[in-house]
Amino acid sequence: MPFPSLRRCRSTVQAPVPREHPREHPRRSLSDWRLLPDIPEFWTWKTEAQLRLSDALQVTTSTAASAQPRSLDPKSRDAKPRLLLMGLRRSGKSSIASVVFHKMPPNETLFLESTTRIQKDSIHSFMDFQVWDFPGQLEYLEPSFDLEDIFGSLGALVWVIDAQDDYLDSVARLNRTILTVQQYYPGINIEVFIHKVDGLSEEYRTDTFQDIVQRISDELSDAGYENAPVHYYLTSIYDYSVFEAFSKVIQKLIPNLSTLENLINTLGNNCGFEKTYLFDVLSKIYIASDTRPVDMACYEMCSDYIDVIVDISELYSWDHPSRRSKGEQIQEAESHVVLHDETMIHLMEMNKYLCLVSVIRNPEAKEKRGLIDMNCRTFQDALNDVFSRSWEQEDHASG
Ligand SMILES: Nc1nc2c(ncn2[C@@H]2O[C@H](COP(=O)(O)OP(=O)(O)OP(=O)(O)O)[C@@H](O)[C@H]2O)c(=O)[nH]1
Repeated sequence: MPFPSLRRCRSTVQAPVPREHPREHPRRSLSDWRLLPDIPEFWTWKTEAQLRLSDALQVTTSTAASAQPRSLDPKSRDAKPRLLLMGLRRSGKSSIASVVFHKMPPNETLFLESTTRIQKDSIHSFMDFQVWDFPGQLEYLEPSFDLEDIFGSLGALVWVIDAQDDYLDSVARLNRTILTVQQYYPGINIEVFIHKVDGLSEEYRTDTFQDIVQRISDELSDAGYENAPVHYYLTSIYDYSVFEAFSKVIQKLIPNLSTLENLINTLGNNCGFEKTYLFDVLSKIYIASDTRPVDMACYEMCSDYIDVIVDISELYSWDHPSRRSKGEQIQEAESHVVLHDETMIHLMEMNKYLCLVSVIRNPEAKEKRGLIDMNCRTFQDALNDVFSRSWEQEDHASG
């Protein structure tokens, strides 16, 4: 399924939206608005960003065999980072993959059949990666399975535990898996989704979370594996928690994440953005954001706004055969909406896969749209440089 592009859509929507935001935020004064320097500092810094990217790639290449996930080797075309979705039967693995990567409405997952073979899904986006959905009953630790085949290009192992069910078996199996796999792949990222928490009360949710964390860490340390790199998330397909959790998982696979965060911080500080997310348009996973704390309500609002713009652009944008562009035109989608409390959401498409969505809580932002757009374009150039796949260009040139 192709990624929807927001191309040729430009909209300026001004509508009252009946969503109250829970927090009050300090407003920035006009003097705080600054233009990102076109030259020379920003571009010097951009060059640094490129350098840091290539450094990161070199580091991951040279240490691929040791602590780093081997999948990040950019030279190997087949070694796309692999996310393994594992867990017991009916824990919700296929539902997560379908909702996050195939936009399946959560209710339709009720009709998903049990997986009988490993489902391999290649995701082509800002970064190519694979999602492998394992059948719950598969005994992959048996000698008949080649561990290298399964865990060789591992980006992360996502273990899904059904929190509405008895989870002791699942915890025991996870521990067995960790202890086996970490002998060969010590740097492995283990991400535990304590899933289906929508059916649990707030109190029971916290108790379940603590109990699972305790059991896993106790068993692992009893087996002599201290400080295992295991991360826990409370998830459900019925809200945004699973997208948030996947965002965190994917972000760990991006070697140049700190560069992206620095760029977004600089942009946000210069434009008075309260929060900025760099989203993958199709999955609505955010691959980076500024380093201010994540506010779920803000994240949901930005994520919903992408849906609105994608829907509008799919409905109304098309390639008109006889239309000629007059001179240079900006091809990417841009849009903003001002809400009833003067909060502005600003969206700008960055490239085929990514869009930048920012929240600005300043009534003067409307007057500064030109400046904001210009700064976002400067950021876009820097971003596309960071993501320009120099190793592919080299291959292309030499081939
Ligand atoms: N309440 C609730 N139900 C969920 C959630 N995620 C998945 N389910 C349900 O759990 C059931 C099993 O989901 P699947 O995705 O098929 O589970 P699986 O782990 O892929 O199962 P196997 O293929 O047998 O290994 C389905 O009926 C889903 O609708 C969730 O977040 N909350």
